[in-house]
Amino acid sequence: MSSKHATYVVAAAIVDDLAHPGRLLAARRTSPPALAGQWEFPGGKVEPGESAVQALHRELKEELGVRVRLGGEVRGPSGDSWPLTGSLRMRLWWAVVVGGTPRALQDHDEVRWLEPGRWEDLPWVPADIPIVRSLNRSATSARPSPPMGG
Ligand SMILES: Nc1nc2c([nH]c(=O)n2[C@H]2C[C@H](O)[C@@H](COP(=O)(O)OP(=O)(O)OP(=O)(O)O)O2)c(=O)[nH]1
Repeated sequence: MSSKHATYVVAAAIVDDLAHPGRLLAARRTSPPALAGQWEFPGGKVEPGESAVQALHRELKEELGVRVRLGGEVRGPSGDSWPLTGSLRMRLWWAVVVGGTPRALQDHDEVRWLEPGRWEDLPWVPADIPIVRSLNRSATSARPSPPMGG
């Protein structure tokens, strides 16, 4: 579902493996002051004339210096997007890095790979908390089960 009045942010849940996500990349914001120091999915606002996917590739190149391959879109609770604050909504895609090494080049002061089972342990931007929880649940169910003991 899309809304005429919403401003769209596009972002990526960058993982090590699209089929069996283990590690997730989080980025720490430097601004505005209310969000500085909190962790988020790299991405940003769609600019006029850009498609959502074009905007996402541009933002990931600018912010992290990487090229990615996108996986599926992570659907929100009521359609294709997730509510942020105010009239902002976020569309999010699973992604893997296919070129470059993620570095905090712009808008962030640190990027960190989160180990499996530890994705919810950081202070995420508040609007991202239910999203991370949902991603964690779907990633956990996509991981191979450990062998039965005995
Ligand atoms: N990129 C990103 N933004 C998020 C997340 N969660 C969340 O609430 N936001 C909010 C923070 C900002 O208010 C807004 C994104 O704006 P931004 O400042 O990153 O966008 P931008 O790079 O295009 O910058 P600008 O045009 O506003 O200067 O969405 C998230 O996981 N990733």
